Amino acid sequence: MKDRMTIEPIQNWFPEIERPLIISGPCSAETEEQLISTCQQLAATGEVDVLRAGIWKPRTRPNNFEGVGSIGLKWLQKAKELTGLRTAVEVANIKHVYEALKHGVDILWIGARTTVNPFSVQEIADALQGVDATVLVKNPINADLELWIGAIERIHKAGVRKIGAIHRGFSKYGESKFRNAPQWQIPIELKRRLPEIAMICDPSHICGNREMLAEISQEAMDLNFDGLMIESHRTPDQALSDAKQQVTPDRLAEITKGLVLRKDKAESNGSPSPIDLMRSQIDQFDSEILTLLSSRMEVAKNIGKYKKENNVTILQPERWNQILQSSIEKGQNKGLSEEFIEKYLKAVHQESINHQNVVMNIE
Ligand SMILES: O=C(O)C(=O)C[C@]1(C(=O)O)C=C[C@@H](O)C=C1
Repeated sequence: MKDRMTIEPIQNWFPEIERPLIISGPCSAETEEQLISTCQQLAATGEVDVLRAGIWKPRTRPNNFEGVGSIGLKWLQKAKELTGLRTAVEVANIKHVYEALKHGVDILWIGARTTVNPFSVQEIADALQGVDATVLVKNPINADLELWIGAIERIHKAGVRKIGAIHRGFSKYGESKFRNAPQWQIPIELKRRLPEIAMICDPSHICGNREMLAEISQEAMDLNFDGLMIESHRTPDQALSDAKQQVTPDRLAEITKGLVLRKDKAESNGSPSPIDLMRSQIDQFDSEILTLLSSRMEVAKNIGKYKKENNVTILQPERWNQILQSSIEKGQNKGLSEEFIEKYLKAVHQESINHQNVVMNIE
């Protein structure tokens, strides 16, 4: 019940725009000339619905280019007049909100580093009280769905109804092919909890490079995202921020034109369609798996009783490791990924420990 919000579906925001909503523009506004020419090139492709530009840039470390500030809003406003396209900027505090609204910005977005901080989100929400704004909330940098939903709730409580979420991936430690790991299960769960919310994917920040943008954009479309935010620059290699992940307007258009858009539901002509039959097979398998899991837990409880009588610890690292290793091997031979088997077995093992804990210490 906590999650119930009245959110305006994206189709009503800008009725003339077809799915997917494409937001593009430079990571940062650098000069008037750079911003306007990039925006004009984007408009000329006919592929872009909304122009974006970073005005205030929160960087990981100081002494990097931190954005041109409010002057950039004037340039963006000019780009809007010249192209007839809508505009979007990131806001991180009350001043940003007022300045952006003053300059006719159509969409405000809250960045990942701001979403993590409820004080900052609340400040933005307070500034938006009573304003008919359109706000997109990026996921927090850490993989915390509740924090993401909390930020959306704060904006909603201020009366904003045109709210969307931007998935830009999650920080991770160590080597990975992504700049920010997509962890798709998190936006999928967000959509399950807030079915009306517009979902925009930001492949630029997920990939951190140009090469994977098309693949991640397609993946987002196949997961039924409503739009994409992709950074572009007239000369990406010379960009003052995030050069590696920006593409030229022409490349942006190639990516968007190459997207395969699919229907959100399989059509049914009344009688059970092939997909209905396959879904009942899935239901049957899921029910058998649950029955097997429940039988496995009964055995674990009996082991728990035995351990209690013989004063043996619940955790048996050697046995556990043996189960894990042999199941990974067996599972891989059956076409299941190591990542999945590990996650699945760890959950089963924990459930088994919980049952044994009840048998040994509570019952
Ligand atoms: O083999 C045991 O001792 C069990 O209790 C079973 C089980 C399991 O569920 O697989 C549970 C806990 C142990 O750490 C190892 C394995």
